[in-house]
Amino acid sequence: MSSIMSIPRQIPLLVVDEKVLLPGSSMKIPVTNSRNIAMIKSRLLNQNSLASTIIGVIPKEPSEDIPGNAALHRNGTAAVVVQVTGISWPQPSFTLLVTGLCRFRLEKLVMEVPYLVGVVTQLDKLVVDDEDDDNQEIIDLVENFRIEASKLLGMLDVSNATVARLKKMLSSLPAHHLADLCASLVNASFMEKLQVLDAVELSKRLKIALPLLVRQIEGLEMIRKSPENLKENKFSVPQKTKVMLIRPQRGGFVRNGNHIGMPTDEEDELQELQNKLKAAKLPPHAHKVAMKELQRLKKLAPISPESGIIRTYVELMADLPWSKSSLETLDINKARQDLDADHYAMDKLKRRVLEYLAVRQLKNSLRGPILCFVGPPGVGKTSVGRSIAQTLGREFHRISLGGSCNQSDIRGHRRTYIGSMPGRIIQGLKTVGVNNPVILLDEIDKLGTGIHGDPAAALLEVLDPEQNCNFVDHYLNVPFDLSQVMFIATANTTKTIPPALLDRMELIHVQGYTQEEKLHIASRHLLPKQLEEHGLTPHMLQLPMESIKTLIACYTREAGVRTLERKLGALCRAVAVRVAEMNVDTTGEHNVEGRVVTELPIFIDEAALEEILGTWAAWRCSGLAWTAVGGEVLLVEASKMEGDGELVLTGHLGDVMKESAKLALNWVRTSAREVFGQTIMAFSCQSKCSYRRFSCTAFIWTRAPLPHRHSHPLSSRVKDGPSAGVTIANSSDVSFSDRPLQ
Ligand SMILES: Nc1ncnc2c1ncn2[C@@H]1O[C@H](COP(=O)(O)OP(=O)(O)OP(=O)(O)O)[C@@H](O)[C@H]1O
Repeated sequence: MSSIMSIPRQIPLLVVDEKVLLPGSSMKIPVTNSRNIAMIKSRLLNQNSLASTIIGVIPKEPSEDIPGNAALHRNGTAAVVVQVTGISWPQPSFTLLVTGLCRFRLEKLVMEVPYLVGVVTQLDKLVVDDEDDDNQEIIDLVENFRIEASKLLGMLDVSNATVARLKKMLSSLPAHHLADLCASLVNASFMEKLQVLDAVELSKRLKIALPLLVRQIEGLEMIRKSPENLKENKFSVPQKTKVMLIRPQRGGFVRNGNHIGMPTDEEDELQELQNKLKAAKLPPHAHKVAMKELQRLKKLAPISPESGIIRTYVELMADLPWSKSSLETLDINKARQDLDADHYAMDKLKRRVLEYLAVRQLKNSLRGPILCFVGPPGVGKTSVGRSIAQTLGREFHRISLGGSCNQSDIRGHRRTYIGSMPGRIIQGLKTVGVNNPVILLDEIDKLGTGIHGDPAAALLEVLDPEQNCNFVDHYLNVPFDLSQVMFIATANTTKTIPPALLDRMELIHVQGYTQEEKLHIASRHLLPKQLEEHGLTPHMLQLPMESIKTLIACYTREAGVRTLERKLGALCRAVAVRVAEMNVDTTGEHNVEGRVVTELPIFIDEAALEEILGTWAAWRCSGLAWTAVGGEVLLVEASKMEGDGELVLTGHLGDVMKESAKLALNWVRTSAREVFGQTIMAFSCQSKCSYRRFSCTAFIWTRAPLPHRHSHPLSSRVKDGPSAGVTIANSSDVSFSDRPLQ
């Protein structure tokens, strides 16, 4: 019966290095390459379930110097993905278990980014017909092949699921699959397997695979006959005919009741895993579970899907810092000095942190409140958290909760899920490798809720000192003691934090900085930091106080200092280019020929500021806008443009704002002739809000070239308020009269 089943014409491609998947065989493929990961995420993983997609597994050509697409081998194997295991955070890394279906030839690539998709021609049938009985040569070849295959299978360990299955099916297996399956079982080089893959014709494939089979049998026989030689390492085989046991009986061959021969890689790994578990000093309840899983793993065939899941679990258990802590050095005087050295101002916050640490020093217990720093962006909340960890000599780990709307982000997935992984707390502990780090829960106010549970509810348990000594991550499924972890949270506003969570934390408000404070922060902290990051020294760049003042007043509008730091970075980059052109040595005083460089240091005066950062618009008018973090300066800017006499307001404007815009237009129109001597016929407005740069506009158009304004405070939020009208009117006035506003 001939098969009408076929694979799709276009399939996503998984590019593999040094591996060849043959039809009918299964293989575990570790994936770390970004294109392959993109393919897995978009084609295979969908809402925690495995989408049934046929993928093409295509090996890379061995010659690495061939660039681009030419590096792909011309033939590959279409495969179904049986299982995906792995983690997607902090670094995405997956392992696919795939089963080969049939050969294909890659005709062309139709997509390369974010992952490869190719047009392919199927070379094998998916359901193979009965063997071609007419051709005597093939009949003989197949006969011979079956005899050798049965000899080989007789020598292998039947507890291996693939071997046992193959043994059972050997007589009924179609010849097409027989050659591929046996070739995938024996130890062959990458090039040899590529040859099998390229052998589309059955007779050719059998002729290539048979010698590999025979070689494997001979190798195994040699090991059997001379175990002593092997034991004493006298047995050596040339590289080309090197034999590796394909999982003979576990622990080597049994002779006279003694285990002899080489342990397989698999056994080495399991032994290593067991030693690792021992060294991790798990508490008794966790040790019991881990050992039980390890025993199950030992019984499973390495290629079975369950084996991958259990192995990842046991490895995580062995990697977690159950009893490993960093040595805490708590000296309140040193803590004060460190906090002062790292951060200017923030007196209230520093005082409270020191009080907290002092209690820790006296009581040696972490059962205090969880500190939550609340304030506008860029005021140093996160960096204070890092300083606390540094001063305590603890590891620091930051978990960004912004946008997290799934309970499993905190608590992990149950292991029954495909692609399940532990929650971010457990992953964080694995990353830092100690059980007493400082964990910063960043942007706790941006937690969301979705259909997969409330992450805030999961955090309640984490942050409760009474409960977190028995924190159960769904993936781990055994309690982990979080009581030594020091949790600190940060938020921009308390309004969106659920009351129960708010109740667990002590809020410390961090206000925005004054101009004077920003001046000190810029000169003492931010500039030295940026100079160092850009490989510059004060001998190369000098930024006078006056320039810093201008930078703060004219180029930044924010409560914190993040934009200020960015602007300083921009200045450093511009100077770095000039310095690099001068070929100076590291001191910045001489160039590479030893000549004194007189052009340095480069002084950044106001003119240089303007040259590097651009002109700051003197015709911008400021209004005030309300935001969740206490308010924002609303910049309205005007420019002249053509119009058609119609008033158009766009964006999410409230009624009062619309009315203000209309009034502003009317005012400009009525006063135009008397103030500017001409009739105003076009008008539009634009504003920029430094807190969040969203494009939301209010346009007002009329007929002639006239001031044009544009306003965009927070998009998707209704913007309202009468003061905007004054700002709009002022701004158009400024633009039209070309007089800067004071
Ligand atoms: N008082 C200060 N002294 C020295 N540097 C500061 C001070 N405040 C902020 N900074 C610096 O400003 C930068 C931004 O700070 P950080 O990332 O900690 O802000 P944040 O308050 O956590 O912001 P967000 O709410 O957006 O996360 C950091 O480089 C930090 O070192």
